[in-house]
Amino acid sequence: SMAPRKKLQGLVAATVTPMTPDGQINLSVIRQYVDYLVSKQNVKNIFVNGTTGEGLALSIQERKQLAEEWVRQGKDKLDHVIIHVGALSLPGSQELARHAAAIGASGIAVIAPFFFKPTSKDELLAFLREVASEAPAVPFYYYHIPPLTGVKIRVEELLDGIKEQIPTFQGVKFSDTDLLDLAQCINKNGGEEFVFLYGVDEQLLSALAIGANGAVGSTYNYLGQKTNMMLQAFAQHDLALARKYQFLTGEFLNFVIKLGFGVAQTKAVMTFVSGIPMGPPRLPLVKASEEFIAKAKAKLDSIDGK
Ligand SMILES: CC(=O)N[C@@H]([C@@H](O)[C@H](O)[C@H](O)CO)[C@@H](O)CC(=O)C(=O)O
Repeated sequence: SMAPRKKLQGLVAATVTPMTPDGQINLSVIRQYVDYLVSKQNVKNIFVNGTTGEGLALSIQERKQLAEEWVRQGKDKLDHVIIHVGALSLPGSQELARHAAAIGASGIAVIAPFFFKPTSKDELLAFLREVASEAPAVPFYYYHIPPLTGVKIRVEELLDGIKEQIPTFQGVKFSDTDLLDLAQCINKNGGEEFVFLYGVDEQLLSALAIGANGAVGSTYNYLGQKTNMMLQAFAQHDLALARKYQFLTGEFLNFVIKLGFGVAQTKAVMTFVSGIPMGPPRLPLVKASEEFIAKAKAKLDSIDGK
């Protein structure tokens, strides 16, 4: 297994799921994808089958195959391979958690179930606990993404006493703009035990300022190098330089968000940046337009080298 030598920190790429033109998962390019992340973006951690990976649009079987291939190809090349195992059904999620443990994943993450939703901290915690306990030796992360799940239970509240319920609890992937909630989490639990990975790429610098340990996001697939420069500048207390990089990546994101930006568009951007064919997204998502691709490419070229 790839039991991590060090705590998760820095950048984590939320990988897209490569697909063939006819919409099957395409395992054959994952090796190349890993090499690209390490050599071109200097990103050595990945988050598999999450939002960007269309995890909730894949079958359980596909999710297992993908997890296996990412772990296999990441061996000796990546530091952390986190597998998202959240699902609408508890048994589905548990099955994925057991599988991730068996293949040697370095961590698992779970979103709140979002069809029947937990309405209180205790309900959410009970669900998470029942998944985490299926992988009792694997670090567990809660994946907080209220804009997509609609589950708005504050993380500050969730974390209160969580270690007693979930001994493997390791941290939070925080994909929300509520920086007060994040700050309170860090204020109460940061420093020593838990890690906080921020998930709104366009405002990562603000999260670093209040103590986030790193970030998980879609843009680290192709803006990893620039974002690493930002992290480095921040670590050296050069705020002006850190801002320069946040503004640069923000310039690109602000531009594409106005055009309509989601997983389909990320797959298209990754295809032209990496040269690896990521294929179309799966329905209900539809592939990015040629017009989007041309505009995004021109914009990215214009910030490149800056
Ligand atoms: C809603 C959404 O997809 N958010 C992304 C961000 O990386 C996002 O793409 C980026 O901030 C651009 O808006 C991540 O938080 C999601 C993520 O890490 C994942 O794929 O699991």
